Amino acid sequence: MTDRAAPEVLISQEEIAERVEALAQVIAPRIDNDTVAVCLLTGGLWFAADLTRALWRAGRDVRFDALWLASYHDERKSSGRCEVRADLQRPLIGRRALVVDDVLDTGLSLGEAARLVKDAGASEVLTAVFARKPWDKPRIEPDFVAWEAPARYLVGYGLDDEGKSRGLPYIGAMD
Ligand SMILES: O=P(O)(O)OC[C@H]1O[C@H](OP(=O)(O)OP(=O)(O)O)[C@H](O)[C@@H]1O
Ligand code: HPA
Repeated sequence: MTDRAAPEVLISQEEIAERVEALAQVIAPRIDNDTVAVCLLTGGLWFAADLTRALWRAGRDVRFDALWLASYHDERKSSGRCEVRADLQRPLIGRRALVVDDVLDTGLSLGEAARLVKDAGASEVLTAVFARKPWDKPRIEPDFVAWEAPARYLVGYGLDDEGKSRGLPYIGAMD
């Protein structure tokens, strides 16, 4: 097994936990217990798991669903296309949805997810990402952002390098 160089730590696990807790306090008044948290698979799992538990501590027991989208396919640049690998499971008609993802980069994935969720009948679509990369003209402005990330290739806390490193408890840069 070849060990790769450790990524440069950009945000520690302690700071991630603090930011998730703080974000849940901001989101809680904007949602109710009928809100469906829609986790974007695969990378959004780690943030969605932490955020839904922080929302519970903030007094919100949300429903949970997932939407599996893929656009990077082991590359470090977006393919420019977003493939739907698995659709929503739960009825969204008339319910508020909170789409949850690890990172907003070009905004293609979050924009596509918001459109799919709206088309599924959600009464309101809110979006939350842990990290937002800087773009002059993002395709979508998320409603909630935990951390403003630099324009670097990120790994950890759901973010992967060819499937690896999603389980790092911190976020680091690989470039
Ligand atoms: O704003 P964008 O440019 O669309 O990039 C963000 C998306 O890219 C990653 O997904 P990816 O397609 O790599 O699939 P993954 O969730 O399995 O990592 C990440 O999880 C976001 O969903
Ligand atoms: O910086 C990133 N790292 C991992 N996956 C990603 N998907 C979009 N941007 C990134």
